Amino acid sequence: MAADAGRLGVLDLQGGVQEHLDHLRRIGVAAQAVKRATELEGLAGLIIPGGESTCLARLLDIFGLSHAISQAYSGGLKLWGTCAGAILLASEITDEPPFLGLIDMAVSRNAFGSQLDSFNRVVEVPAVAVEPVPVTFIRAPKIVRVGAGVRVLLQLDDYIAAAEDEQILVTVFHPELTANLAFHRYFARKCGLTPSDNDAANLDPDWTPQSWMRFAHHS
Ligand SMILES: NC(=O)CC[C@H](N)C(=O)O
Repeated sequence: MAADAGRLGVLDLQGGVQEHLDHLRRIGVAAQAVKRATELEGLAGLIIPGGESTCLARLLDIFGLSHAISQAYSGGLKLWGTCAGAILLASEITDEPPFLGLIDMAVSRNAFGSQLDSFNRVVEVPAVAVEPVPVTFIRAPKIVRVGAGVRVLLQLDDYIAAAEDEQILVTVFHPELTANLAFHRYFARKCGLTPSDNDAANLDPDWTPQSWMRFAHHS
């Protein structure tokens, strides 16, 4: 493996890029934004962020990254798809063709309703964290089926919200929009890295649940 194999990437085409980079910095993991295929070289893992999956799919094709990500995956790259990212990784999408199709699961897009039906919850995810974890759903999909090789990490009501196989983690919610670092640590470990465990030292003192809105336009 390359000398910088201890580095993670965050796909930087659209969506919640900076928030993932910020959380990786807080757990002491080297990370970079990825816009080009060449920037995948030497990465241990790549986060495909939330945003809008149709838009992301078009940009992935335009930037020549769809093929590059699939190739890097075949070469061992770990992947974590959050929300729209999870949609792109699914092998089956209700009423639409799949996109990257790298994990055996079916998703149903916008399954909770409109943007206004977005919500927060606090949940137990024993495989990932000892303490309950806050999770933020923004016009999220539901995972409605997983294949035999896929482990369910979080089942809620009538849907699966987080799952993984050997190489891929998927969450339909956004851990990067909460103050909790458990999922970022979990993915870093899945990639063979050793994240810092020190919450107090790594969370910005001025973080609030609204911090992720700092780029929003206020009129
Ligand atoms: N928060 C998100 O990533 C939303 C996903 C979006 N609704 C889609 O279908 O692509």
